[in-house]
Amino acid sequence: MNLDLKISNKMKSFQLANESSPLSVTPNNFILPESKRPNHSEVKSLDSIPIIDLSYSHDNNPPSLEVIHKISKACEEFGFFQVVNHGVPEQVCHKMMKAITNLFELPSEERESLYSTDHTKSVRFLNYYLKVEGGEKIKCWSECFSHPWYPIDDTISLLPEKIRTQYREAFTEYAKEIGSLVRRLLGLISIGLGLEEDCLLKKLGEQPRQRAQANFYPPCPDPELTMGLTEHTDLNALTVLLQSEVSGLQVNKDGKWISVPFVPNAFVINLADQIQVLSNGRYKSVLHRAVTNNVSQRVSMAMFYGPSVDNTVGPIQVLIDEEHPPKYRNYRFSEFLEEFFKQEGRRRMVKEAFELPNEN
Ligand SMILES: O=C(O)CCC(=O)C(=O)O
Ligand SMILES: [Fe+2]
Repeated sequence: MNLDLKISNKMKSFQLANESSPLSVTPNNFILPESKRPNHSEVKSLDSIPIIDLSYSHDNNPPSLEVIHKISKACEEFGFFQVVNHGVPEQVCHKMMKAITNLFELPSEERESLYSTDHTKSVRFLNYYLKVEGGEKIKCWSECFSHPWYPIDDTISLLPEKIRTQYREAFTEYAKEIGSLVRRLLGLISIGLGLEEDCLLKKLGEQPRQRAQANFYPPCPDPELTMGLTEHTDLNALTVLLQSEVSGLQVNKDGKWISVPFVPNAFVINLADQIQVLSNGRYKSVLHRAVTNNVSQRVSMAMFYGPSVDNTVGPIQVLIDEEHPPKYRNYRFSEFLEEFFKQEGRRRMVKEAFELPNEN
């Protein structure tokens, strides 16, 4: 194994907020055990997730049956799709990406005070890891900045002065736009499930858990040995992801990894665990991961929309019948979060803890 690969000229060294030296594959426990490595040669890049044009489903038009059908099919088959002509101005996305890039380009000392391994800290930089057999922690080749959508000033006041105005302006506009996109998508997904248009939105409640996660993936000298984010499903209900020009996201389809190409002015939408439960397993919250590359840094912004913490989540009544008995028990979303944070890097499927036994 050659760990001495030359780092390309474009690659600036990156230092994680919690470390004292720049990132390198060798000494810092980034090397994954063989079975967990990305295996790039086996990834399919020919077929990918559907791309859906939303231009006919804007607020003042009645929802198009064709769009609803495409979304429903994508939800059943992939749990993932991209949307174009979604109505979010390009400039708003561009400003968000710029602000994130500048945030991670701050010297590591300036991010360090906000770095934390404590998940109860609502605003923090973090470095995900995978806990492997024997308890060893293998770090992901990425750094993330996690914070709530609102109130944004509580997040901004913790950031270094020089980034505050840019991040506040970019995020305020971005969250407003993504909020309306999420509501629109939840409407289309509800209709696709045969429910009233406002059903999912109402189920998620009046104080939805809305969190943002900016992800930064520095170039990696040996992308075969590391992972930007190891495989996971998202714990919320719906995720809207904006990615920079460099691809890296991969989605699991029938046990194989497929890569999600960068599509200009598109968002990647994925169903998360709570929609899997609410839809009684009809729509899947699918495993995905982010791989690294040795040429360019990659940035993404994940906007998570989930239930109110106190809300009860369980299969929606009208989706349960004799043929489709409930697959999950009802639980409070706070209970699910508790289970999630107990897993501590082991990446087991939290929703399984709420599954009901199959009596057939
Ligand atoms: O960066 C990506 O493409 C994936 C990010 C992601 O899966 C997440 O933040 O949950
Ligand atoms: Fe994710």
